[in-house]
Amino acid sequence: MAEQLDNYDQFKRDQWQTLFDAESVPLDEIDLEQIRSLNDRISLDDVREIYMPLVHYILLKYRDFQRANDERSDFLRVSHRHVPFLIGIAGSVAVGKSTTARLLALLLRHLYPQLKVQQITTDGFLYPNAVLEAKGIADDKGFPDSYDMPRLIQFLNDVKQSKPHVQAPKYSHQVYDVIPNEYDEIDQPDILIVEGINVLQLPSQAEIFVSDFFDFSLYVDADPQLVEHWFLERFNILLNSAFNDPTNFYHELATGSREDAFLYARQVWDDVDLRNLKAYILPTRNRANVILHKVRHHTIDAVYLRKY
Ligand SMILES: Nc1ncnc2c1ncn2[C@@H]1O[C@H](COP(=O)(O)OP(=O)(O)O)[C@@H](O)[C@H]1O
Ligand SMILES: CC(C)(COP(=O)(O)O)[C@@H](O)C(=O)NCCC(=O)O
Repeated sequence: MAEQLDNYDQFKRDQWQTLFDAESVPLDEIDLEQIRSLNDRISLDDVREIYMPLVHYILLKYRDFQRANDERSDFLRVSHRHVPFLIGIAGSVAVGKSTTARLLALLLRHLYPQLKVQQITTDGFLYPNAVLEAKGIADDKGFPDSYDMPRLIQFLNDVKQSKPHVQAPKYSHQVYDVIPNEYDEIDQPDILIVEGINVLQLPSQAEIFVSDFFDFSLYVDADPQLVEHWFLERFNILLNSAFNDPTNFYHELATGSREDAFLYARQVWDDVDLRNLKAYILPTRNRANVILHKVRHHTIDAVYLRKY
């Protein structure tokens, strides 16, 4: 990151990794197969040197949070309540938010099997394509107005109140739309990870923001040119999986000229996702508790911890 962020302590990778004694939980005790099946390109050095200290820091925050909740209940002379701890993960389209969320969930579950850890993406709270078209914002998918914010806020309220069987709508990158009548069920987790480009945004007319529900937040950061590269790599994966599937949104692109398909993808990146990153996503970076800064091959070279 070129600019200095005064309100953050900055740790280069070699400093950060000393903050937790990785030897005390050897990596081979973690099910490496699980990490590989999550994403076989995740660097195990990153898991050991970056994510393990991070998970331990998150656990410190989780314990503080629980203590504060119990103290509040004691002060009010009411019985202790179960309040889920919410973690938000923000960053550009294709920067690796959902991979980071899945990896953190896996490590948390492995290290603390007694905790119920669940995760969702805010993609499911996008308006369906038909609604975006009717509103005249079909080309603004991912922009603040393309999300059903009242529904997302209601969902977060329900989760925080520890209601059972709360439904989160689902989005499919393959169908390129919200899937009707399909839900993830969030059922009184100890920790819920909420990942999405909009999780740290402050829409101007809102009375309450998504980030008001977070007890901890992360921003995954990288040079936009690198993120474009990862976007195109993911696009290529989507094309390959669309080849034999006529129901896939990318089927027609997959069966035509690859050159045309990539021209299309670059245009989408420039006109939609990069525009969104500059206007609405990057300005939220400075609100995260932790910024993970990535360089080539998704390697994390620095971690920023907000001081205040
Ligand atoms: N740590 C990582 N190591 C290797 N590849 C990664 C890593 N994180 C993400 N990727 C790849 O980068 C692309 C975008 O990641 P994804 O998690 O889908 O991003 P987002 O949820 O931010 O849109 C995917 O192809 C994914 O496999
Ligand atoms: C659904 C999304 C808004 C969310 O992105 P994600 O962070 O899940 O990659 C995005 O993938 C998207 O569809 N943007 C619109 C332009 C495009 O990339 O097709």
